[in-house]
Amino acid sequence: MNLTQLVLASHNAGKLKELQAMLGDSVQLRSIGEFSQVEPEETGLSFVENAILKARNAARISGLPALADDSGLAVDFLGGAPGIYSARYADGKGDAANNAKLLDALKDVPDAERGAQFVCVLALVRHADDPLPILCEGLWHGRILHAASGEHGFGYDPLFWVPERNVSSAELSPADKNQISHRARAMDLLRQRLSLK
Ligand SMILES: O=c1nc[nH]c2c1ncn2[C@H]1C[C@H](O)[C@@H](COP(=O)(O)OP(=O)(O)OP(=O)(O)O)O1
Ligand SMILES: [Mg+2]
Repeated sequence: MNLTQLVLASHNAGKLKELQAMLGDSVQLRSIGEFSQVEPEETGLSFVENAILKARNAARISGLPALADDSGLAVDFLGGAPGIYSARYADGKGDAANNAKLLDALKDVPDAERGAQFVCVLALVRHADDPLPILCEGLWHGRILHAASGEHGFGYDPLFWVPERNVSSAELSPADKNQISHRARAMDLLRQRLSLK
């Protein structure tokens, strides 16, 4: 597989930055935004289904092999919600509204019941109709804070407490987050599968 150039099937600039930093110079990630501004509807019922759907769509539009990242936050107290609906939790009103809704849903919930996991599924297809997508999953365990803290990262990072570092994930430097995050774990597996580095 010629992987010097891949299209990233994502309109999320935070993901592009993190994934490109993890891959280094050996693989150039091009954003699907160069080819189309239309975002596919994420109709799957799982991270895997949505990742495959986004990867196929990007490969079809770009003619390049495509990598997709479907990710989100699964909160124990909420039975795994918002899960695959994390980006749409506050009806498309964006990260700040999503975070406010999550804080509200966990109002008065004690620390011991605020466990959560970030989930990342990476899907790589060689072409739009690839019958054998490569799938890699990463989880990151933490807990939901009572208030936002930190300026780095994106999405739910300011609300995600990282027990192994005693900070929120938005307080981690980008380099540190990229060593230990759900996305880093999935990317480690993908690198192994592709025999990169
Ligand atoms: O490291 C992370 N740090 C904080 N928040 C995160 C992270 N990783 C995923 N998330 C949140 C953001 C969004 O609310 C949802 C992903 O939704 P997801 O559909 O996969 O991505 P998206 O719509 O932002 O971009 P796209 O689908 O074009 O790749 O989970
Ligand atoms: Mg999305």
